[in-house]
Amino acid sequence: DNSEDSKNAIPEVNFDLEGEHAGELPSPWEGPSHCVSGDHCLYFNPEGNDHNGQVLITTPNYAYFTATFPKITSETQISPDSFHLAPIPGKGNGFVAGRLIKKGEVIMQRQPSFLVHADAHIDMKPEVQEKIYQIALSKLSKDAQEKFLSQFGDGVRAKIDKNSFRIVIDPSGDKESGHLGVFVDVSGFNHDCRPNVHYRITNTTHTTVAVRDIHPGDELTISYIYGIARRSTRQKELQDWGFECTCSQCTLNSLETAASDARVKEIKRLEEEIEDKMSRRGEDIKPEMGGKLVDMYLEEKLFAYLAPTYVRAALIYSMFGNEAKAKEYAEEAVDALTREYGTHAKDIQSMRELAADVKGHWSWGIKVVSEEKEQKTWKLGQGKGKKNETGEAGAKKERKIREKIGKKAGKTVKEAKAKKDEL
Ligand SMILES: C[S@@+](CC[C@H](N)C(=O)[O-])C[C@H]1O[C@@H](n2cnc3c(N)ncnc32)[C@H](O)[C@@H]1O
Repeated sequence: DNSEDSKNAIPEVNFDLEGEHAGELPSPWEGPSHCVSGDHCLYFNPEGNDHNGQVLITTPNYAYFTATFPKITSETQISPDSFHLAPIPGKGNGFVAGRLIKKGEVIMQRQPSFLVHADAHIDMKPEVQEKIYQIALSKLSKDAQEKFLSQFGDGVRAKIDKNSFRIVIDPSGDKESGHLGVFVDVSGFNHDCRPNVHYRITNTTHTTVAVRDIHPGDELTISYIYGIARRSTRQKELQDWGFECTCSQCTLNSLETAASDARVKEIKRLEEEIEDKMSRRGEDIKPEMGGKLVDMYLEEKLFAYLAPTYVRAALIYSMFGNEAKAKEYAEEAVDALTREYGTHAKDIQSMRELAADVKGHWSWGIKVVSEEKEQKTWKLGQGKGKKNETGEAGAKKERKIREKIGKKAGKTVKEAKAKKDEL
C-alpha cells in the first residue's frame, strides 16, 4: 500500500542544526541524516568503538553533548580471554570466569554502539521506529551488527528494552536527557541481586569492575536493579525484564530469606538514624554505629554498594578519636570509591588524606573534644550559675562541621539510591 508507505517514510532531509550548538558537532561525528518526530535525528560516528561505529538517535543539543564527551583512557581492562560466554542453566547465556579475577580488576570499558533518546524510543510510531532503527543498525560494522542481533530479545526494539542501560547525558542531571545505550559486549552479563561485578557509567563510558574475587568457573553478574531491597520488592522490579530471578539471594530458604529481609530493613533503619543524628550535631551518635553498618553490608553480601558505608564509618571513628579504625575504614573507602565511582569520585581525596594522616584530618577527635568541653561547661555552670561562652562557641563550630558531615554522608547515600534508576 503506497499511501501507508509514504506515511511511514522517513524523510531524507538536510537538517541544519538549530539552537545553541548549531553547526558545532565535532568530527568524526556525522549527521544529522534522518530526522523523525520531535527533533530526533540520526547521527553517526564511523570511528567510534574501534571503527565498528556508533549510532545516536537524539536531538541536536544532546548530539552535541554526547559527541564532545572525552573517552576514558586511564583504566585498563582484563584481557578478553579471562572470561567467556557460556550457557547458564535457566538464564540463556552468561559470562564465566576462566581465571581468578581479583577484587578491583576492571573487567571491561565500552562505548555504546547504539544510543537512543528515551523519549524517541518510547514515543516513536512503531513502523517509523523500525525503519530508523534498521537504517541506524546498517551503519555499524558487520561485526557490531552481528553482536547486536545476537542479543537477547525478539526484534530491535525488544533487544534495546532488554539490553540497554539508562544514561543521563546532561551533566547537570536533567532527567529529560535520559538515553538508552546498548553496549553489545556488556549484554552478556546476567542479573544477580548480590552481584560480583559493579558497573558505572561516566558520560557514556560503561565500566565494569569486580567487587570481590571471582573464581574460575564462577559466573560474572551485575545487578539490573538497586539491590538493597527485600526479596518481594526486588522480584517486582525485575518483572520489567520478564524473568523470575533465581539468583542465590532469591533462592534462599524461607528462614534465610526472612533473615535477609530483616537485615535489609535494619540497614535502612540504621542509615536513617545515623543521617538524622549527623544532621543534629551528631547528638547521641555512637562510634560503633558506622562499624555495625559495614558489618551488616558485608553479611548481606552487598559488595557492590560499600563506598558510602565505609566513608561514613571512617568519619565517625575519626570523630571519636579511634585512629586505627578510622585509618582501616578510610583505606577501604578509597578502594570502594574507586571501584564504584572511579578514581575521580567525590570524597576520595578526603578519604586518602584521612588514611594517610588521621590526626591531621578535619574530622579528627571533634566528638571527643566537644564532650570534654560539654563537661567543662557543665562544671562551670554548676559553680557560677552562668553560661560558658567558650562552650557555646565550640558547640556552634561543631554544629557547622556536623552539618557538613551530614550533607556529605547523605549525598553519597543518595547517589547510591539513584543507582536504582539505572539499567
Ligand atoms: C542482558 S540479557 C543477559 C544475557 C542473556 N542471558 C543472553 O543469553 O543473551 C538479559 C536477559 O537474560 C536473562 N536473565 C538475566 N539474568 C537472569 C537471571 N538471574 N535469571 C534468569 N534469567 C536471567 C533474562 O531473560 C533477561 O531478559
